[in-house]
Amino acid sequence: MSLIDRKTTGTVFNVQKYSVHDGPGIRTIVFMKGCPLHCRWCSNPESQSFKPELAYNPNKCLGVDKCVRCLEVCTAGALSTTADNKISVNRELCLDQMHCADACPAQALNVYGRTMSVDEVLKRVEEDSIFYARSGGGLTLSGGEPLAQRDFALALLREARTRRIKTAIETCGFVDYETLKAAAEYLNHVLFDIKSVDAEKHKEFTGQSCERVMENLKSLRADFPDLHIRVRTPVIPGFNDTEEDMNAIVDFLEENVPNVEYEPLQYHRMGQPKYEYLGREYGIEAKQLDDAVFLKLKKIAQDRLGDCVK
Ligand SMILES: C[S@@+](CC[C@H](N)C(=O)[O-])C[C@H]1O[C@@H](n2cnc3c(N)ncnc32)[C@H](O)[C@@H]1O
Ligand code: SF4
Ligand code: SF4
Repeated sequence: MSLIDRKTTGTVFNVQKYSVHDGPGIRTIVFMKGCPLHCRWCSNPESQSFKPELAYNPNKCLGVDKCVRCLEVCTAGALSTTADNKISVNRELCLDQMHCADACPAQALNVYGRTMSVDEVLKRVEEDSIFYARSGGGLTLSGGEPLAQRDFALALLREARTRRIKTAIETCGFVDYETLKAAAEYLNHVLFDIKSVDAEKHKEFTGQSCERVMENLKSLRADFPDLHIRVRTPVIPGFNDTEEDMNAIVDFLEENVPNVEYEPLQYHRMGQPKYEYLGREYGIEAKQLDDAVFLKLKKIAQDRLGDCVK
């Protein structure tokens, strides 16, 4: 079993070390490609497609008066020059060969996503074992939706368990329950998003309804009463930033997963530049969420859920 696991491969777009936000202690986060949701505010737009993607950052480009290497290697005519000396990518013509990214001397062209084996990932994760032991940290699978690459995610978690590395996952909960249950056998911590309990709004802003997410959280709590679960809600302007939204989420938690840890997350736009690099538009107009609004909603949760709110 273990030998097969170690050779299993998947698509990863980042391995981030020394994180202290996504689970206890010092952690290494493995960001996996592919997501069944398309949240309009997603801070990781490069995670949503399952395939590797080409990104172009004009700020790093040397300019076509100095360098034309990418234009020379592109055989599909997907690259052209712009009036301001930069290049433009026509993604409809791109053949996904990514030769241009290999040729670019300035890393203005990059590929989000590469194939990695379980062995390769865990080798990187194990480099920091000493920090995990001291801090109570370990490996966190994130993305994208890590469980959307089912076999790879399960193999990573199983192999981490074999190597005595503590495991966590960040999940949107929109997965089939059997996969979530199989993963839970190898997990120490689950960070589980409840983005909204309003099915229509959830569908409008993420592309999918929330019923399955809510059912999965209930089943996970019932089947694994000792598993550490923290529910999180990103508070997004125009989507779930009213008292009514927060009260509806808290009603659901009180009724179905009493005493679960709960953390509202402040909206941020740190992912915005990556939308531009991918030639996509950011999906939320508001530049920020007022601190006062966020604190008011967090206080509603605290008044009702007490110390469970983190
Ligand atoms: C990028 S997601 C990946 C894991 C999983 N797909 C999910 O949604 O939970 C990790 C966390 O970032 C949060 N997040 C994503 N975009 C955000 C934004 N613009 N502002 C605040 N939190 C955000 C998500 O709600 C989630 O809790
Ligand atoms: S190869 Fe890189 S630096 Fe050169 S023109 Fe293309 S994107 Fe710009
Ligand atoms: S579920 Fe998570 S990764 Fe997927 S689009 Fe939403 S925030 Fe991004």
